[in-house]
Amino acid sequence: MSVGVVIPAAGQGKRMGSKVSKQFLLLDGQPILVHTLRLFETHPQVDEIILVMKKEEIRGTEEMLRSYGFAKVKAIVEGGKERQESVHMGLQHCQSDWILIHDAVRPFVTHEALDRLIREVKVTKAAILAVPVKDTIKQINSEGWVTSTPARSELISVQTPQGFSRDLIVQAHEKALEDPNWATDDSMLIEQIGFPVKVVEGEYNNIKITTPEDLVLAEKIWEIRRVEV
Ligand SMILES: Nc1ccn([C@@H]2O[C@H](COP(=O)(O)OP(=O)(O)OP(=O)(O)O)[C@@H](O)[C@H]2O)c(=O)n1
Ligand SMILES: C[C@](O)(CO)[C@H](O)COP(=O)(O)O
Repeated sequence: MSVGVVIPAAGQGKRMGSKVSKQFLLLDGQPILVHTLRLFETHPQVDEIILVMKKEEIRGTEEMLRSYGFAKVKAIVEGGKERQESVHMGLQHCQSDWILIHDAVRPFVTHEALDRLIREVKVTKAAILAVPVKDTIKQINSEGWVTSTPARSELISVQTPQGFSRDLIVQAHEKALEDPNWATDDSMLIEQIGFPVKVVEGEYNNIKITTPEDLVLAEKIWEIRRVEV
């Protein structure tokens, strides 16, 4: 049974505010996207990678990736305006039995975490990486007043990859097209069709590079990793 990875990389990077799309910003001298792809290229259980990009970035990315020789990147396809649309496009090109969906801008997930996730998804059909939240989380209303404080012991911070059986995630994405609200992660779509999602231990270092501070943090995480190896 094969494992494929869909990597949405078609975002605008508005919160990063850089001229260059944030997946092309450099981390230790190489584009963030290259670090992310290498994680999956070198994982023994991954068979194929589908990359989703903005139309105008596809040609340049193909040329860039040629020099890295990533043999598992089977297609680079055009994304949509929303992350959910980009993932949906990618899913149409991924034929694997098990599909992991991973943000292009999370370059630090480890092979150990991938092993845990793949093991669990093959049992449960829907599994996500997550870590317990460290802060107290409040719910607020549109006027900025606190409305409640959910118990922290019941809250997690969700990461990617998220893994699913192909049939299940395709069905969930198709169904979600009927809903006018965009989901901020893929497991939400699984919840919406009433299927249980299993949580697998993630890693605090598996950050999503979203704002300029995250880039500084990413360089630090990279340095620490280099010392540990
Ligand atoms: N229409 C979109 C929006 C997002 N993504 C991808 O989804 C991942 C997570 O999204 P996020 O970090 O929010 O990236 P952006 O949407 O680019 O950021 P912003 O919201 O600040 O514009 C990124 O790899 C991003 O490229 C995508 O493929 N297509
Ligand atoms: C999918 C995700 O990375 C899980 O944390 C996240 O929800 C994506 O968030 P975005 O900032 O809305 O793209």
